Amino acid sequence: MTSEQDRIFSKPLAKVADFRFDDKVASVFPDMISRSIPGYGQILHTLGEMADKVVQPGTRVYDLGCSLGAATSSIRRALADRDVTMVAVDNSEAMVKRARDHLDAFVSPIPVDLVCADIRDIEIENASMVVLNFTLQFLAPDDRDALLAKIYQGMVPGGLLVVSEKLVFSQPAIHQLLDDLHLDFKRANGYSELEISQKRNALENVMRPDTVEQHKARFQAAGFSQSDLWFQCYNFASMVAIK
Ligand SMILES: C[S@@+](CC[C@H](N)C(=O)[O-])C[C@H]1O[C@@H](n2cnc3c(N)ncnc32)[C@H](O)[C@@H]1O
Ligand SMILES: O=C(O)C(=O)C[C@]1(C(=O)O)C=C[C@@H](O)C=C1
Repeated sequence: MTSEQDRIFSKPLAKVADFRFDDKVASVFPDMISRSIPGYGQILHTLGEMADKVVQPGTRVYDLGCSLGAATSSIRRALADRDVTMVAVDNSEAMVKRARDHLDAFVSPIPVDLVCADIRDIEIENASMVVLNFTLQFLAPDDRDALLAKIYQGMVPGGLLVVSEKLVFSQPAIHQLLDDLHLDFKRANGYSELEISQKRNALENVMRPDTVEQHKARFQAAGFSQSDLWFQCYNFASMVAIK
């Protein structure tokens, strides 16, 4: 699928509105996310490799906050013709509309139930893998524990939860260093100072990242017996938790 270049924040805005996953964002999303998240491609690729190892026959795989379905596609490819069903959920109509085309572009016997809904409202059942790839950070902080508890309840023993997130750090000098390195990554990918600062303002009330410690405590409180980081680049990370 082709994607336009992300120039959403390139012109000075009189007032920067809160960031939304609307039609404008959906139309440039592959370009935006790959230029904004260090390791995004590596994480997508590894989701497929993980699925190959953990997905059990006769179960489901959930991709929560699927956007255009990039994680779903990577996992679906890796699973080839395994006896599994996939469920991909996003509450942005603009994303879901486009996700259908992205998913249809790859022929696979694995069915994908693509649902436009809030991940807080859906049922999770018989899951051997659940993915939250840069989604949890957009959920109201008070709703995060309940979502993780619901996911845990809907998973089969040995099931794998993968949570990828932007991170904050409790030690200020570490936070500053890793945040600066991320900003350099964005500059190196062609974003101007104006684009960087306007997007930062737009995300301020919408994206609220946690520390690794908060994530680990949440996994434990939800019931996961084991969890750890498997990837980190600057202030972006991906974690695994096993039921
Ligand atoms: C950064 S994007 C996720 C990227 C995607 N997982 C990928 O790997 O390409 C976050 C997505 O989460 C969705 N989202 C945020 N809150 C949600 C909610 N409460 N229910 C469903 N989807 C949600 C947004 O619409 C957006 O598409
Ligand atoms: O932190 C930033 O500067 C970002 O752009 C991060 C981030 C994310 O983590 O989801 C925010 C919105 C877009 O979905 C792509 C990347």
